Amino acid sequence: MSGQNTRPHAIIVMGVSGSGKSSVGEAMAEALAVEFTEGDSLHPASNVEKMSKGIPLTDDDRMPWLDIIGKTMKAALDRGEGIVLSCSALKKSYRDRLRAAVDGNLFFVYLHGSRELLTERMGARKGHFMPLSLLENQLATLEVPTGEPGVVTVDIDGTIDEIAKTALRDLKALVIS
Ligand SMILES: Nc1ncnc2c1ncn2[C@@H]1O[C@H](COP(=O)(O)OP(=O)(O)OP(=O)(O)O)[C@@H](O)[C@H]1O
Ligand SMILES: O=C(O)[C@H](O)[C@@H](O)[C@H](O)[C@H](O)CO
Repeated sequence: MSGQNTRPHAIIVMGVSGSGKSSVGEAMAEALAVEFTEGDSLHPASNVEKMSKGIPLTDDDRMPWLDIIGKTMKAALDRGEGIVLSCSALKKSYRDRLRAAVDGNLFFVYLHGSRELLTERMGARKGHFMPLSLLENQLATLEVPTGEPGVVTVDIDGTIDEIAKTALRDLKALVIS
């Protein structure tokens, strides 16, 4: 995954709100010395407004956002650069749309955690638009990606550095094997 002997890849750190996508994604990008893009920053303003009010997004709300994420990944790969992004990517149809945007050159790190730990982490977080009340909807919407090609699953019960290291180790094993 270093980009030295392999072609550059796009990596999406995915999971429900509060699972650590931004924290782990940043640590992974730093370790790989590639760009990190915060998927939340690519939402249309209307989506952020909805979530801030505690209204879950629909498929129609998410499609334009997924397409922006797809274009961002493709632009990096076209420049010959790897990229790490955070994106909830809750449904298989969303992941397939993202895969199609980069001709399949995409890996997912799925951050898995208990409802209790997610609640604790979201509850402790300050100054974020996403209310804790949307966690139940996020969990109900999630279609677990474990077993899909190019997916590694990492438990979030560890430090950010440990999770990032485990994710990178498991991704390397996928690329080599
Ligand atoms: N492994 C960890 N150990 C301790 N705290 C963590 C860990 N991972 C994330 N956190 C903290 O939990 C909160 C949620 O993490 P983060 O914002 O990275 O999640 P996220 O999945 O990007 O959330 P969202 O999708 O809602 O933006 C933050 O306050 C973060 O500092
Ligand atoms: O698909 C969704 O419902 C959204 O992407 C959310 O997951 C948020 O962007 C993110 O979790 C912010 O906290």
